[in-house]
Amino acid sequence: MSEAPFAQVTIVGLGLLGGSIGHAVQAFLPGVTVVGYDADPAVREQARALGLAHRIADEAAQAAEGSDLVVFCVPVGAMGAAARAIAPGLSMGALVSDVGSSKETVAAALAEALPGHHIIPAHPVAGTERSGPDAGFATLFRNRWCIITPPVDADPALTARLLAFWEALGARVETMDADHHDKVLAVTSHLPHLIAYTIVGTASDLEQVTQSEVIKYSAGGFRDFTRIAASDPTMWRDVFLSNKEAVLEMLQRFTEDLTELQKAIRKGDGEVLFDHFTRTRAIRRGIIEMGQDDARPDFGRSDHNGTKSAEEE
Ligand SMILES: NC(=O)c1ccc[n+]([C@@H]2O[C@H](COP(=O)([O-])OP(=O)(O)OC[C@H]3O[C@@H](n4cnc5c(N)ncnc54)[C@H](O)[C@@H]3O)[C@@H](O)[C@H]2O)c1
Ligand SMILES: O=C(O)C(=O)C[C@]1(C(=O)O)C=C[C@@H](O)C=C1
Repeated sequence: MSEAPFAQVTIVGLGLLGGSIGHAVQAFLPGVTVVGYDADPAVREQARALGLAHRIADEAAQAAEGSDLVVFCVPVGAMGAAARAIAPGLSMGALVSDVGSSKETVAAALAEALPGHHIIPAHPVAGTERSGPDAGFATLFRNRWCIITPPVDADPALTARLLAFWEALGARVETMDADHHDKVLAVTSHLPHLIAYTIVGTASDLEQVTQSEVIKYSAGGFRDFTRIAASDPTMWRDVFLSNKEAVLEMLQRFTEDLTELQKAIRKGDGEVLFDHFTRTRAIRRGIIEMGQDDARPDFGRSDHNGTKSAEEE
């Protein structure tokens, strides 16, 4: 598709994801108009100062007027309310999408709020532990997967346009059922966040280890956990509540596997431990071979807004 897939895009929620889409559309789809809206007036002010969109609306319904794509980038628990606020300005021909980290409950919330509209949910599997409008950058989606979950009655032409939109922002696109998405992401993203939140909390609660020791000796593995555990509390509260069944299923399996390793340590069974660690090392190597070792491809190497740093030139 050589022409831009949409003429005007509205982004609702101007934090990390919404801000990154705003930067990316301006950098990689230069003919497309970007309109932004956020429920928080302070975020709207910041978004204006950062140039996240060509225009930032102060009223939700005004933000959707004239747009042929509206992307909801709010916490998954706020999708329904955000969609209801936009509804009066939304044209029946516009495509409605989102970037929520869970898909079944978001699809249901959007369908309930916007009956009769074209809705095709999506999830760019790209992010960082940061949030807010100043966390966004244009290259967030480069070489990352974006999973599109079209409902069975979705218009294939609209699905193709959404796919072209994400490809233009640099993403690799895959389509799958919302239900399957939620199971896969429960194990690859949601459970790891739960584990990170747990271990950082456990370490800081230990009586034998002081807070200053936790900070001082966190150069290795623990430091990686603290990065993930710094992720936005609202976003992650909503993810766990919205993807409850799949997360609980994966948590059950994880607990069983952890018990096996616990047994091996207690029994001094080095073979079980060695075999397990050998298998997981191979998975890590596979991720790196696929060019997927860091969710932030250019982090620390450019200004992330589409222009290259001197080092990258
Ligand atoms: N952070 C990540 O790594 C990541 C990655 C992929 C997808 N996501 C998903 O993207 C979405 C946004 O996450 P984020 O990290 O950009 O969060 P964020 O906290 O950086 O931004 C969310 C913004 O939404 C606004 N908002 C909240 N309720 C609203 C409403 N009713 N109407 C309008 N604006 C509203 C907030 O004021 C805030 O500015 C979430 O659904 C999340 O699950 C996040
Ligand atoms: O890199 C990170 O910090 C992330 O947590 C990004 C991450 C992930 O788990 O991979 C987080 C939530 C998303 O919905 C997609 C991406």
